[in-house]
Amino acid sequence: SSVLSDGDSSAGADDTNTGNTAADDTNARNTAADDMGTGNAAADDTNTGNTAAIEVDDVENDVGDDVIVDAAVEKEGNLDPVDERIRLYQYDPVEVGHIRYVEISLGRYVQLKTIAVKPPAFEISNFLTPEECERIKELALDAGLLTSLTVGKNLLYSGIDETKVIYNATEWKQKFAECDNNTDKILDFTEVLHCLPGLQEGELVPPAILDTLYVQLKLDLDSDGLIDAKELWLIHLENKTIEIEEWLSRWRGGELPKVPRRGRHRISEQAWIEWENSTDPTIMAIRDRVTALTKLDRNIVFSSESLQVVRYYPGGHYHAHYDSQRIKKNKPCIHSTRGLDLEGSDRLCRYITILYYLQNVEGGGETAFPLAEFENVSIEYRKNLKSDYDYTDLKHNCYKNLNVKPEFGKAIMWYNYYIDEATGWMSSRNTHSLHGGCEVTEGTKWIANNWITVDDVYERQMELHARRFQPTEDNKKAESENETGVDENDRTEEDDIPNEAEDEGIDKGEKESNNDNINDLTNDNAISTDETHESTPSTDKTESDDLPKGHTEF
Ligand SMILES: O=C(O)CCC(=O)C(=O)O
Ligand SMILES: [Fe+2]
Repeated sequence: SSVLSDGDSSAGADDTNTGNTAADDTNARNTAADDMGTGNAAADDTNTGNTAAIEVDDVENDVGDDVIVDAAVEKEGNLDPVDERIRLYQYDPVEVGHIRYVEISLGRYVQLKTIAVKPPAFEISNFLTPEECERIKELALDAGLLTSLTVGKNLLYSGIDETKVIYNATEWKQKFAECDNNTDKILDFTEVLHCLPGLQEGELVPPAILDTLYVQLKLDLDSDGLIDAKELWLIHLENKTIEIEEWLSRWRGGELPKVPRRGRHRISEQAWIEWENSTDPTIMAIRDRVTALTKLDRNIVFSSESLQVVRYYPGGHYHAHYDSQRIKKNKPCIHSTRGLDLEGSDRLCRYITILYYLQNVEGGGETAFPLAEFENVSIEYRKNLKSDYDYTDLKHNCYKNLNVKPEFGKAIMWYNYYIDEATGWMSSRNTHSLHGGCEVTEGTKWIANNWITVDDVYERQMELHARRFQPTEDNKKAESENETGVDENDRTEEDDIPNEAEDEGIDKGEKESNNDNINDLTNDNAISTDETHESTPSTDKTESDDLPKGHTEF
C-alpha cells in the first residue's frame, strides 16, 4: 500500500527541521494580540520574517489573572496588498508551562497551556462541557463503533480458494447469529466467549489473551481483533478447534504462550461523526470554537475531516504513530479519509490534531509523546534509542516521556507539521509529533480526534474552498450526488481508512527493525500489516447470501 512504500527520498527530511520555524523561541513577539478566528491572512504579515504562527501574546506575565486575554485586537497597517495569501497560524509554544488565554466564543475564554515545545503541544481544560462529551459519545454510538481494521485484509483472504469450499450461508448465519448478541455481524471479545470452540461458558479470558490467541493461531484473518462469520466458519473448516483447545489449556495451566511484546498496533473501536455539514448544535458549536482556537481560516477548519470517536476497553492501546504523512510531490491532501485511495495517490495531511477526552479513565490510557522535547530525533538517534527500549510500544513504555492524563472535557492540540517561514504554509512533518494511546488498565477511555487537514499545495487548498464553499448550483448538485455514491460504495466495499499515516517503524532505516518485531510476533501475517493501521467508519454491512470475494462482509 501507499503507506508501506513511504520510505522514500523524503524520509528523514523531517529531521532537518528540528527546532526551526514554529518551535523557534527566538522569533520576536509583538505586543498586540492577533485577530482571531477570521482567516487572519494579513494579520500575520506584520511579524516580519517570522513564522506565520508566532502568536502575539500580551498576557504571558499575567498568568492567573481572570480577565486578561489575548483577545482580538485589530492591528493597523497589517494588510499587505501584495500578499493576500492566507498564512497558516501556529501558536508559539514559548516554553513548557506557558499559559495564554484565548477567546473561543463570545466572552468565553480558555486557558492554553504549553505542554511541549517540540512538537508545539497545548492542553486546554474544559474545552468541552460534560453535556458536549455525552453528546459526542451518543452520536458515536448512533453511528456505530467498529474496530479499527488493517489494510491488507484482502491479501490475507486471497490465499483461500473459495471455490473449493462449500459455504452453507444459511447454516452459518444461524450459527453465527447465536453468538452475535448485538447483531452487529461481528463477534467482539465478549460474544466470542460463547462461540469460539474450546472456550468455556462464563470463562473470563482477558481480551489481550484472546488477542494473542487470534494472532498465534491465525484466527483473525483480517487482523481487526474480532471474529466475523467467515473467520468463524474457517476456524471450523480448518479444524482449528483442537488447536484452540490445546492453546487454552496451556493458558489455563499457567503455561502462558509467549505474548507478543507489542501486541497489535491498535486495540480500539471507532466511529465517525459528520463535521463539515453537521447540523448538530454540539458539533456546530465545536466547529466555531475550533476555528477561534486554531486561528485558522474558517474554510480550512470546516473542510477538515469528520470527527473520529475512539473507545478503548481495558487492554486497549494505540502504539506510537504519526497522524499524518510526510509531504510528497503530487500527492494531494485527502480531506476525508472516506475516499482514501490506498494505492497511494492521496495523502493524509493533518496539520493539527485536536484530541478531546470524553471521560476520565480509571487506569492508564494516557496520550504519550515518546519523542517530545528530544534534542535529537535523527534516524540514527532513534535507531539507537530503539535498541534500548521500544519507544513506540505504549503498552510497555508509556511513562518514559511526556504523557497526558485523560480528563473529562480536556482537549490537547498539537501541530504535526512545521510552517515554512517564507510561504506561511505547511512545511515538513514534525518528527516530534509521534504519539499514541497508552494501555487502558481500568475503565473505558473515550476520545475524539479532530483533525484539521491542510493541503501542502496552497492552490489546491484554495480550490477546495472554492469547490466546497462557493459552489455553483451545478457543482453543488454534482458534489452531493457524488458524495452519496462514494459513501454507499465505501460502506459495503473496501472501507479501510488509514487512521494514521504510519507507524514509527516505517520511517526510512527502521523498516528492518520493525520487521524484526514482526518476526517476534510468531510470524503471523496478520501482524505484518501492522504497518498500516486502518479504521472503518461505517457500520453498514451488506447482507448477502454469498460472501463477497475478498471481503469480510457477511
Ligand atoms: O488514544 C490516544 O490517546 C491517542 C489516540 C490517537 O493517537 C489517534 O487516535 O490517532
Ligand atoms: Fe494519533
